[in-house]
Amino acid sequence: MTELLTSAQMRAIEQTAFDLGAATGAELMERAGQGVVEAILASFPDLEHGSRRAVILCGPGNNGGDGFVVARLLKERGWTAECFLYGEADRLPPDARANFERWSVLGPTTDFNDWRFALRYGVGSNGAEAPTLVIDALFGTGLVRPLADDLDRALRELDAAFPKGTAKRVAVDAPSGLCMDSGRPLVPGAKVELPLKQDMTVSFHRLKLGHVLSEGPESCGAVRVADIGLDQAALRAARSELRETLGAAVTRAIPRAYELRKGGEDAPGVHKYDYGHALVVSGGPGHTGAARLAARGALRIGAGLVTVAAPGSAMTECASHLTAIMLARCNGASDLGAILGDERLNALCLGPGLGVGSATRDMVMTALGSRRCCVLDADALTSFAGSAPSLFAHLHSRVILTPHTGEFARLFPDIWAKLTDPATRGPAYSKVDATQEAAARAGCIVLLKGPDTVIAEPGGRTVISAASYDRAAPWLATAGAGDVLSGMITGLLARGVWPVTAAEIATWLHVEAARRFGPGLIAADLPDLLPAVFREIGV
Ligand SMILES: NC(=O)C1=CN([C@@H]2O[C@H](COP(=O)(O)OP(=O)(O)OC[C@H]3O[C@@H](n4cnc5c(N)ncnc54)[C@H](O)[C@@H]3O)[C@@H](O)[C@H]2O)[C@@H](O)CC1
Ligand SMILES: Nc1ncnc2c1ncn2[C@@H]1O[C@H](COP(=O)(O)OP(=O)(O)O)[C@@H](O)[C@H]1O
Ligand SMILES: [K+]
Repeated sequence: MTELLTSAQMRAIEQTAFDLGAATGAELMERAGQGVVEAILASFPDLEHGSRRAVILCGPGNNGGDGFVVARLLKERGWTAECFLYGEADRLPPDARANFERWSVLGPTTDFNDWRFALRYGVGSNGAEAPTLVIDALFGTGLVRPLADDLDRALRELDAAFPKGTAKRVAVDAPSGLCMDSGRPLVPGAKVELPLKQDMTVSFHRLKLGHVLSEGPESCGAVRVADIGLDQAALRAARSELRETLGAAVTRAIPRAYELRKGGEDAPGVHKYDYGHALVVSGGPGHTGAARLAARGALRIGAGLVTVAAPGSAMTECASHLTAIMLARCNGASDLGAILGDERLNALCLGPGLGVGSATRDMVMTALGSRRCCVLDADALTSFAGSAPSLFAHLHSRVILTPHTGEFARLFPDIWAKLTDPATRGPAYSKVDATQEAAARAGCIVLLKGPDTVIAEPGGRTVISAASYDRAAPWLATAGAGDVLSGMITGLLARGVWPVTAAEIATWLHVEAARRFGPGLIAADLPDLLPAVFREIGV
């Protein structure tokens, strides 16, 4: 249940169900409409005690068909419902058309042009007439181009006529105008906001990538997933093409408590060296805080030993702050090489507070030459701005790059440009596409940070750690939070966790720790929040 599907993957599941006779389009549409109504009543129970008036905006495809089902089901519950159709009824696809016909026996459907007239001069100006529920069933996973000007304008008029808070807004599958593969609004040119932001979006079967990436969360409001009776395991088992299609699906990060456990019945008498030895390389005096944050993250997540390697001039500063963490003198690449002569040092972290320039580049090359597991973050990345290929030539599969968007843009300027150019067609280039392309080019794991952190392995797994909806953690946007994350990943690498899994678990725990603390969080709090999270997830 952790897959985040593309529109094409969702269509493949649906098509397989049709081919195997496991469901008909009409059945799926009925269940989709039911799922929307159930989600509305469960999420907004007060609506049942209000005027119970709904406006349903239906589009020209199956998303519109779902809207007609919702209208009928609300009407059957005693609601007043009015549909507005963008498109021509006789050009609706068959299931949508059938539901339009069923609805037409029960209530009115107003044409889009009349709808705009009503918006301007009628509905909304009279309090008694105002709906308490507005359903957006215009476009779902079928959106491939920007909303036409007249529709965009009408939705903005609707937004003004019923400002958010006056009527609940619920989107069927997708907020119309949002590309469900990227979470980016499709726009004709310059970037603009979606005309209509929702209170809730009800997705079917699984969340789609667009619900969690980029502008998805703020456009969708809350998300609910309605079960429409598709048995994915059975469909996969029956069809090898579907297995292949879904084998490439992006998944959501999960904690995997068993990777975090120490000792236990099958491992009595374990030694600290059984959990590895992480090395974090520090900057000079006045710049050691970032490495110390990372080191503490590495130790708390369970590395057996952690050493900070700092220049001689910063030893006293480090020593006055560190207790369980060890210290080694490291005045540059040649010292680092000597330190790495100790084979027990099995995971390295370079970048936080290290400084930008040739000394950092040299140390990165030494670290990569040792073929250890390695996290490269912050200044270790910025030091290669303008000379990224010289870095890529030395990367290997046990390296994880952890850029924020600024660092990503410095290493992969062309990929960044594709991600930030206006999205004029669907499926739009997404943060998943960008991270996968970067990983393929770099030849190592890339973790692109943000509230929608994407982790991609070259030609392998892609995982999203989403800090949105009920897992929102805006407090993580605080200085040093990224340093702690790189340390946490390094700690798991030291413990021998498979690199992409280490990145996945660490990002999940990072968000969970921040959620536990809430407002007022500073980066230094994060490592000490881990024990409580561990207890809760049964480590
Ligand atoms: N895939 C499934 O298993 C199910 C899908 N259902 C619904 O079907 C939806 C997908 O339906 P469709 O594939 O018909 O697509 P949509 O209803 O999202 O879009 C309709 C059509 O509009 C056209 N279009 C795209 N962008 C446009 C634009 N900017 N302006 C004007 N026309 C545009 C396209 O030709 C598209 O096929 C889902 O989002 C969901 O709501 C549900 O009925 C239940 C099951
Ligand atoms: N709005 C947000 N919600 C959740 N997490 C966020 C948000 N903004 C940033 N983060 C996370 O916070 C961390 C910040 O890291 P980074 O930008 O490297 O900061 P620093 O260099 O100060 O440590 C990253 O893990 C990132 O994913
Ligand atoms: K919609």
